[in-house]
Amino acid sequence: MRKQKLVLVGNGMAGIRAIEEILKLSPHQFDITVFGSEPYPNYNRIELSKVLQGDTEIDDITLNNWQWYEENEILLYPGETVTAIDKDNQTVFTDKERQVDYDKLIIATGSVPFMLPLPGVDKDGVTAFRDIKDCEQMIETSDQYKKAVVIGGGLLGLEAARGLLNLGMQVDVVHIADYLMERQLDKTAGKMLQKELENQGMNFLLNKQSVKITGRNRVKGLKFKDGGEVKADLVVMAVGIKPNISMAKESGVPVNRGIIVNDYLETEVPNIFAVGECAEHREMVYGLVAPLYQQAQQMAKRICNVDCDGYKGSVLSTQLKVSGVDVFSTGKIIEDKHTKSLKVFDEWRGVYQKVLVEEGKITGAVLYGDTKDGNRLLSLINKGAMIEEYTDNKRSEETGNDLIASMPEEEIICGCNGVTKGTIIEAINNQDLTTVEQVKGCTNASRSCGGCKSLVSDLLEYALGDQYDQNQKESICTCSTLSRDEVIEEIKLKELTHTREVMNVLGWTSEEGCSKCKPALNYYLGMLNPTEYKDERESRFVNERLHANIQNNGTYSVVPRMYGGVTNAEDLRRIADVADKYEVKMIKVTGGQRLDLLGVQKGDLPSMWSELDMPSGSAYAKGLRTVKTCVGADFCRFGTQDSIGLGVQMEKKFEGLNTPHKVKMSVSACPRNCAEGSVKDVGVIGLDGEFELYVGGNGGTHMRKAELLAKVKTEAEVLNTTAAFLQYYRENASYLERTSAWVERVGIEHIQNVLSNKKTFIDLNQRMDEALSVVQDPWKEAIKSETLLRDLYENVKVPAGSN
Ligand SMILES: Cc1cc2nc3c(=O)[nH]c(=O)nc-3n(C[C@H](O)[C@H](O)[C@H](O)COP(=O)(O)OP(=O)(O)OC[C@H]3O[C@@H](n4cnc5c(N)ncnc54)[C@H](O)[C@@H]3O)c2cc1C
Ligand SMILES: NC(=O)c1ccc[n+]([C@@H]2O[C@H](COP(=O)([O-])OP(=O)(O)OC[C@H]3O[C@@H](n4cnc5c(N)ncnc54)[C@H](O)[C@@H]3O)[C@@H](O)[C@H]2O)c1
Ligand code: SF4
Ligand code: FES
Repeated sequence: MRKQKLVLVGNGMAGIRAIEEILKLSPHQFDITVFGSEPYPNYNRIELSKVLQGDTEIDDITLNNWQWYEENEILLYPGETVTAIDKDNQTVFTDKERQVDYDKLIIATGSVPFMLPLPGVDKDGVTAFRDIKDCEQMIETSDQYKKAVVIGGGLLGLEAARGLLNLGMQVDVVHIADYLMERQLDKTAGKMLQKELENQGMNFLLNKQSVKITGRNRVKGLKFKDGGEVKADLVVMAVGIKPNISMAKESGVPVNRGIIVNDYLETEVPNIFAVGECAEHREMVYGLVAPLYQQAQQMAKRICNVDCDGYKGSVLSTQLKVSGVDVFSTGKIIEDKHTKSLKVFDEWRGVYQKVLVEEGKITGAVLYGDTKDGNRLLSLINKGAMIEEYTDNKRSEETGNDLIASMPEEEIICGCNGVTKGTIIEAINNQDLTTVEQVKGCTNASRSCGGCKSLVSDLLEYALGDQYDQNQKESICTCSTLSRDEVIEEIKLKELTHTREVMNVLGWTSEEGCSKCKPALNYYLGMLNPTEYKDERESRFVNERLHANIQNNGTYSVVPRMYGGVTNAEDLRRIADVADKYEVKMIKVTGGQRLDLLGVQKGDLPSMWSELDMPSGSAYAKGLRTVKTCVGADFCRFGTQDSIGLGVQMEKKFEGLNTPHKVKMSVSACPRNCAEGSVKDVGVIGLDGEFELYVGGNGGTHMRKAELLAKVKTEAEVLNTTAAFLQYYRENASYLERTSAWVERVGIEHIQNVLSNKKTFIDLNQRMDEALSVVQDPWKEAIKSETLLRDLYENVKVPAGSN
């Protein structure tokens, strides 16, 4: 039977949750195509606040990685926007001139941030806080500038302000109302919150209406209606959001504030559904994930023809994600003539709790300082409970096991994902779960804002008793309870030789493993036994499998190796000829001093490599990328060493090496450091008669200055010390851990101590030589293999990739 074509517009949190639900209900019913304007796989937008606050990294907030799309045979077009729907012919059109037919269409285009239409809003340094790009812009700005102004004292504005403080900026929060978070709190809680945030270093300007952003090209300040003004190097607008409905509206799908849907998330147009922040249900639009996930679940059932009650609307609850502040609100928050309230105000402990009651039933709550009762109140409101059910059973003093024991089975533990105590306990018991990560994998609890993590941990302790290790090691992924170190020990001890064997012997909960453990195990096995192990190509991320980076339009890039950034006329001529022949869209000089041929079709890759006849630059690899060099002693009047010669030697020695994450190196011939060694994994600086070796630098989102590892006299010592350092990193870092994070974690003194032991140093070098002895050029290997050419470059369906 022909599969039905399901198209999703919007690769965000609600849309992809709906796809997950559909795959659970009916894994083979649809051919699924997803369009997403952002050039990433689906990520946890909520955690952008944590990225800004420095608690996590952009690389770690992916919810469904490229491999997930591939494994589920989902055709993803990242960085591609749907511009119109032809609802009569059931077709969508995109900004890349693509046209795709559908049997069912889901619109999940989310929201756009509301930007106040102030004069000067288009100046440099004015941003919203909605996506990865905004987050990166704020982090970059904080490197150069000091003074930030956040407009909007709501959830988003306060979380942004906390992040900017953590990034070392001074922060003013400009708010239009006379107290903070007036949409979620009452005045008492709002004022308590303000006091706490002032103690943390925020400055508030309340009752302020902004009228103008000043400055020439870049923002300099913000003016108010009352004549006042503040200085600003960065202005962040966090004054609310608007459903993103323009494309739907222009295509004739009926809209009001959002795209109008019924209880089954159907629009008025046959076969078109809408879900998430762009949808309007019973005159409500939502801006939190909990209701959107409830919608996604009901819509998935409808699409898969499974009986369902439909979506009936949601009671909202919010929590602010700022450390040191406990604030919760749900349902109705302000008293009126129909309500009575139950209040506790303990100024000494900084606790305020208000529960609103209407005709004996609980209808809302605001909690500050002690929010333990939050989820319980939400559950009580949801079931229409009378106030006595709450007051007869107060549990403010209970903590840990007592608190968990007193909770009824149906109490919600994870508000974002609607997961109850009963569901979690059942999963722990039936599936032998022992870690928070595993509970997350099985039930979704703690997968969104993470606010319920400590409760999930309490539940594990309650269910497992002494068996539960609170300071639990981080397991390699949700398929196993073993940590990275334990897995490596077991591989050595039991002499395991391939990923499937590891999974079988070590009792993986999933037969196939997942996209987190598969590439990690493949790396560890290759690292432990380089000469015997046969690399499992299918376990690698798709860019590494194809030896080319996928771009946001589904084409690929080709980067040939140019040792030390040096090229010659003959190579350049060949590159130019190949670029002409294959109609390369752009040739770009990269930051690593080589040429990137962009816009290549997958089927053209092997013949281009063959005609270029140059080694792969491994621009896609978890391995050595480049060795950047300065011009050095031969040409520069400051140069003291042959930086180019040494850089070429280093690149020739380490090319093709597999490492836990990408490795970038550089060599400069004097302390002016033109090759930027301070932000490289290994940065060599030539001095008169010696070299300094710096390690653990990073110039990306999480900037880290490299630290001095050693001073050595000769080029041979540079090569051996680099080899010992890299081998030690290969053997001890977790897969996907950059040297910057690893050096930070283990400490430079520790690495210096290890390398100072002569025997260890020699052994590390020997093991490195062994690893390098089996390196082959991947492009040449691919061109020679008929199977690879057929399987990888013609038959692969999914245009998805990973860096
Ligand atoms: C910093 C921050 C913190 C947050 N914290 C919380 C929190 O703690 N708790 C909570 O519940 N919620 C929080 N939220 C809100 C939550 O992230 C959103 O409610 C949720 O992401 C909305 O999901 P969605 O799928 O509707 O929209 P989105 O996640 O925005 O996804 C929509 C996607 O569609 C894409 N798109 C739009 N138009 C097109 C088109 N024409 N073609 C192709 N693609 C298109 C967009 O680029 C976007 O990637 C937070 C939001 C932010 C920004
Ligand atoms: N922890 C969380 O749950 C969380 C965190 C971040 C974002 N979000 C969600 O993201 C979305 C956006 O958040 P938000 O805080 O921008 O929206 P919001 O609507 O909740 O708050 C916007 C705030 O900006 C203020 N404001 C409006 N106009 C203003 C002006 N001209 N000058 C100064 N202040 C002004 C409003 O009074 C309001 O308090 C919301 O849906 C929110 O729920 C949730
Ligand atoms: S690092 Fe020193 S030697 Fe190298 S180019 Fe710069 S100034 Fe010249
Ligand atoms: S409450 Fe947000 S992830 Fe559980």
